[in-house]
Amino acid sequence: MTATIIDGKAFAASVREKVAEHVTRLQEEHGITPGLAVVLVGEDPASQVYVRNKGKQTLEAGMNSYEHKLPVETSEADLLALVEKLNADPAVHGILVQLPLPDHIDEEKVINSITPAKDVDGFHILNVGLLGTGQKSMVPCTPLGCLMMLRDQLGSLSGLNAVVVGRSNIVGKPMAQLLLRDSCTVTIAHSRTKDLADVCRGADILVAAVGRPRMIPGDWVKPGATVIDVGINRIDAPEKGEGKTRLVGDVDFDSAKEVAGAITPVPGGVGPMTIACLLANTVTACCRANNLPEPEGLTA
Ligand SMILES: NC(=O)C1=CN([C@@H]2O[C@H](COP(=O)(O)OP(=O)(O)OC[C@H]3O[C@@H](n4cnc5c(N)ncnc54)[C@H](OP(=O)(O)O)[C@@H]3O)[C@@H](O)[C@H]2O)C=CC1
Ligand SMILES: Nc1nc(=O)c2c([nH]1)NC[C@@H]1CN(c3ccc(C(=O)N[C@@H](CCC(=O)O)C(=O)O)cc3)C=[N+]21
Repeated sequence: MTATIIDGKAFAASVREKVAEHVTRLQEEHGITPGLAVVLVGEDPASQVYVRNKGKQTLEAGMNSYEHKLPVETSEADLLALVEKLNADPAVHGILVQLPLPDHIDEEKVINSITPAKDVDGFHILNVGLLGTGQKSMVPCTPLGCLMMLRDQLGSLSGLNAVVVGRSNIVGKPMAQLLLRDSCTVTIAHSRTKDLADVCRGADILVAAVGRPRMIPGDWVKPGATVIDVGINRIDAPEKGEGKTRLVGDVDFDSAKEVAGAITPVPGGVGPMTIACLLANTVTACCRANNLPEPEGLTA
């Protein structure tokens, strides 16, 4: 059997279309334009690409985009001052500080200085706690995008065995919370997990968020399982020419697609959904800030 390839790129385009419709309605009926501020400290080339894509897609959806590119030597105090300014700016409904930050800056301190209602990444401790207790919160974009694809693929997730490989605060843990909320039986695996292959083989839903190129082979995948590959790993691609690189996931796509029921590719899977969900969260934050009904189909 060959798996259904989940087209994250097309799904993301449909989410962005819904976002754009809501934006038009907010403008026409209420004269409000949602605004997203993205802060990038330093010049990591991969981060610059994401920031550029986010800015472009924000504008395409009819929203305002405010980009703040700060030099790598920016002090923590200056970054905190910028966040305070954005917190107070009524034109800014969402704030994203691109991670990782340079070593001399305390990431937790910066994230927790963002007004929770504008924390479109959902990384603030208040949003983490709200999600963990099943209350309304901002939901992290990558897990939200994964959940949307899983629900679209499977309908109800209730009772399914879900294995999340990776326990980071930005992907693994919030992904597990969302799956638990949808009544999956959730296992969180990590670098100390014993018999990872066997753990993965029990998964009806397998989410890989590790950051190791193609570490999960097809024979770790339960036949018919739905596989969500969050990993974005750049590897050498001499076949494309000298010095060329390409992106691969944490799952060995070629072998896994022969076993899985459905699988996301890299690129073109989770990545585009992450950006689409960032735009969706910005619209949600804007509606909440203005006491307007939340957009349907764009929240978890
Ligand atoms: N598509 C998208 O939109 C996004 C993609 N990503 C990508 O997802 C991947 C994960 O990102 P992130 O969560 O930030 O990564 P982190 O490095 O923060 O976390 C990686 C996790 O993988 C676990 N791990 C490492 N090695 C192994 C192993 N051999 N076996 C089992 N588990 C292991 C670690 O375990 P331990 O805790 O024990 O160390 C850790 O929990 C990266 O490739 C990243 O680029 C990230 C964000 C968004
Ligand atoms: N505060 C914060 N929030 C984040 O959400 C965040 C972050 N920091 N730091 C970095 C990671 C990574 N991330 C990605 C988003 C989109 C793609 C994406 O669109 N990928 C394309 C490919 C892009 C390419 O070709 O380079 C794809 O998979 O098809 C990838 C990775 C968000 N992150």
